[in-house]
Amino acid sequence: MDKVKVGINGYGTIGKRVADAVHQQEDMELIGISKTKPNYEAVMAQRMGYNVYTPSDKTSKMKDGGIKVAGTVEDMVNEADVIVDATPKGVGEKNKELYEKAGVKAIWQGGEDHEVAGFSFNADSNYNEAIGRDYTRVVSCNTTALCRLISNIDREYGVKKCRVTLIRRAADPSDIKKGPINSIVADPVKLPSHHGPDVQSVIPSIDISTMAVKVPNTMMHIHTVNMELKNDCSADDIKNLLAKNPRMHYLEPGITSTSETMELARDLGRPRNDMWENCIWEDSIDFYEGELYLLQAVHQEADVVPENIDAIRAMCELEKDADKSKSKTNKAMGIGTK
Ligand SMILES: NC(=O)C1=CN([C@@H]2O[C@H](COP(=O)(O)OP(=O)(O)OC[C@H]3O[C@@H](n4cnc5c(N)ncnc54)[C@H](O)[C@@H]3O)[C@@H](O)[C@H]2O)C=CC1
Ligand SMILES: O=C(OP(=O)(O)O)[C@H](O)COP(=O)(O)O
Repeated sequence: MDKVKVGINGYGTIGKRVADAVHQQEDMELIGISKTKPNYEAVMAQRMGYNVYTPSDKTSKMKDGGIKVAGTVEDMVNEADVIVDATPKGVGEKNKELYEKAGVKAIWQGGEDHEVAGFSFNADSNYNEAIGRDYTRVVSCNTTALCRLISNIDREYGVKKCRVTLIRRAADPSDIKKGPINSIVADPVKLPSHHGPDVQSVIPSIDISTMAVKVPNTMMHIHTVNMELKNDCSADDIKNLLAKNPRMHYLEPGITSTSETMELARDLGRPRNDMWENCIWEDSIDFYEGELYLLQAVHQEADVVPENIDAIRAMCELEKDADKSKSKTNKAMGIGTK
């Protein structure tokens, strides 16, 4: 079978990671990435050997900045079978017309509304529903981690109700524009945060409420999760269940923080210190008055990356079996190898 041609529109935090992951897959060909500025990321893409495309009005600026331009974003879109749009929140929506005109499949990220694609995706939750689709949205990093966790537990024991509090990192490590720098911000103030409805956009049957605050930190989000289950089980049953999924990682002994988790990623020699898995404190898994409790950390820059790869495989009908797609993605990226 011919490799599926993938273009990445928007080469920032998410785009550069998805580009590398696509490049690692045997059944996909990275035809190029788009950059709007001739900055260090454009230089690095070029050094990686990736074709660099740019919006037509930026061509001279890119060339003046020493970047060899492969063509315009329109050229990339016309050449691709599927575009992964990883432009900033709100920009992706504006690109839809371009993709429609070119008749190319497209994947948006969690910053866009569900309606942009009309279908929201998580590989553990609804892979089969993505098969053959033209448009898909990979839900946000927090929602991805919640969908993984909830789907796995729901399939085995039935989830009656979830209550989740999210402590959200305010900005990414490379982000010099966002705050807060000396505050904890209720974001949003009102119930629910977007994460609960976003989980329901992937798993409509789940009863879930979420509240979230942003903290002055760039290293990972933390979720305090509380669930009522339909069927009886023990903390050990949940521990054994989650241990079977390579996209769940029990944190090593002595780790009590996100900073130590990022240090672990460095010790593991992960590319860009990426932790693609839900990072769960095994000892936090417990029952109180019949309800399940646990704590997990989410590496915001990383966990959606394998989901984008599985979404490509489903949409392009490269693999009809969800487990086989996830295994291929995990193996190529080194997920679950510790
Ligand atoms: N950073 C994170 O923690 C996560 C982000 N997301 C979502 O992923 C999407 C992308 O976010 P990030 O990667 O963080 O953004 P980013 O700001 O790091 O990267 C976006 C890139 O797109 C470029 N760009 C801007 N306008 C463009 C245009 N018209 N055409 C082509 N490229 C353009 C920017 O120059 C930048 O390189 C958003 O929807 C966000 O909500 C999802 C999960 C986690
Ligand atoms: O998708 C994310 O978080 P979210 O699930 O809280 O929306 C990413 O961390 C990006 O969030 P940002 O829009 O605060 O940079």
